[in-house]
Amino acid sequence: MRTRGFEVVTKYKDKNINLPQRQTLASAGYDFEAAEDITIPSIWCLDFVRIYRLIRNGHELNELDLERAEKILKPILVPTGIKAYMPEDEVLILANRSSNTFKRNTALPNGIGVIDSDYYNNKNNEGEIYFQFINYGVRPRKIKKGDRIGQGIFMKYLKADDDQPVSQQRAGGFGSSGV
Ligand SMILES: O=c1ccn([C@H]2C[C@H](O)[C@@H](COP(=O)(O)OP(=O)(O)OP(=O)(O)O)O2)c(=O)[nH]1
Ligand SMILES: [Mg+2]
Repeated sequence: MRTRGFEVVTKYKDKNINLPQRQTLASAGYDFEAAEDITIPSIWCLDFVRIYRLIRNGHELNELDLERAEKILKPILVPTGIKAYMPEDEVLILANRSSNTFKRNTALPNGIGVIDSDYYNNKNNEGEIYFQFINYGVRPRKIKKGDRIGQGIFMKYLKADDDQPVSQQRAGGFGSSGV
């Protein structure tokens, strides 16, 4: 019987994607690999330093600089080529690897990622899992396909009394349920 686990999404079939694995007998997290080579640029580009100085010196930013800063600070989505299935009352929590911050200045700006069970094969896509990263260090972070980028932990979640979901069905992720 299949209860919970991982599958490769169609786009990455035959692309040598490894399913997430735990490293040791008592590791809580399944380590995910990057599905592609990808570079996460440092936020500290010249434009950002200039904008940072403007803010520090008490200037109000014009719309163009606000947009530039927002673009620089937008997290990079790293594809995993993986989707996860699990019972409805479970969730897969994505967490950073401590070495990403300790050695490589790369954080998950969303703190943790929440992978809902209804993200798997939802009505708009297959439910590929992405890790969002921000590089607050000064070097570009070069990720190679197959590098272990983060981990996923399966957990049970609880429901409140008189719980009423707003909608029955999920249609995507990353803001699909509204603003
Ligand atoms: O780091 C993440 C976080 C989320 N997701 C996917 C799976 C999750 O089920 C879906 C929605 O995530 P969440 O509920 O955290 O985001 P939201 O902004 O509320 O989007 P939505 O309105 O689609 O629920 O996006 C990822 O692939 N990686
Ligand atoms: Mg949501």
